[in-house]
Amino acid sequence: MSASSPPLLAADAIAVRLGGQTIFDALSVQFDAGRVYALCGPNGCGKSTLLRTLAGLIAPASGQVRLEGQDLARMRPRDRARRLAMLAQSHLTPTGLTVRELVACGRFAHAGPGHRLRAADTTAIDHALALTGLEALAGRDVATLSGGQRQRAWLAMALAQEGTLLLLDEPTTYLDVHHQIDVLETVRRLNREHGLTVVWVLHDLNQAAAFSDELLLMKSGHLVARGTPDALMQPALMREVFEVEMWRLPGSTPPVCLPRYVSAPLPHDQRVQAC
Ligand SMILES: Nc1ncnc2c1ncn2[C@@H]1O[C@H](COP(=O)(O)OP(=O)(O)OP(=O)(O)O)[C@@H](O)[C@H]1O
Repeated sequence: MSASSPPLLAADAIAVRLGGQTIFDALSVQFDAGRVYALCGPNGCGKSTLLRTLAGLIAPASGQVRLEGQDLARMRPRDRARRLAMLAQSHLTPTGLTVRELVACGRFAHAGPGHRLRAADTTAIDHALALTGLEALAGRDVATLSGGQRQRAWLAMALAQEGTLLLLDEPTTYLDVHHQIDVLETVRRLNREHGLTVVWVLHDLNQAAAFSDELLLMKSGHLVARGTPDALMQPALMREVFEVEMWRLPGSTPPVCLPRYVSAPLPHDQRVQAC
């Protein structure tokens, strides 16, 4: 991407108020195409609210969100859904819907008249089920799935949408470590192989650092810092944002920060240097 290209997604001086509380005031942030961005920060700092505003689910009181340079608020839902898919943090569990039927809902922006599914829709649904390892569960009622299986079904629905931008709010919640890594690797692969742009909220800093191009650290409705994982995984920043003492594992790639209660067989002077 050239320096003069507009960002794929931008929030321009957005203010968001919820329940009489100001969550953001004049927050601006930009995301370029083809990169993976992790929003990180303490509980309640505004990560989900920012993601929902970027997806057009919350209308800012002032300011604007632009997708490919266009005002998101003025885009038709179908046009928006062809470009952007969002996996929310929590969902109402649908009853009487199979996994395959749920995933098919991701095709609403592509399907033909009367929402009839065409061959391309069936291919996209099959692909999304395969990517999330859900083929064997495709016929199961979503309401009967475990929390982790259900999370993967919602992710499959978002993937079936085949947008160029994926917004994921804590996609690894409820997943065991095997499925966490599966999801992180799958999304990273879609980014590398198909140029998918990703903005995800991740609580695990080490996973965020390992699977993202850039970290955006938030606190109390403000963007405190953004940059490469290597630049931002610093104990001083972790202290400022999370109010927790951490140390950085020397020489690790990707960078790893560990809470101070974890000790390691390192010479004391090396550990001090790492901080
Ligand atoms: N619908 C709402 N009405 C009123 N306040 C809300 C609403 N949704 C969120 N908030 C408030 O906005 C602030 C930011 O919430 P948000 O869910 O964006 O935080 P978060 O960083 O995603 O937190 P977490 O890590 O706990 O998921 C919080 O103070 C929250 O209580």
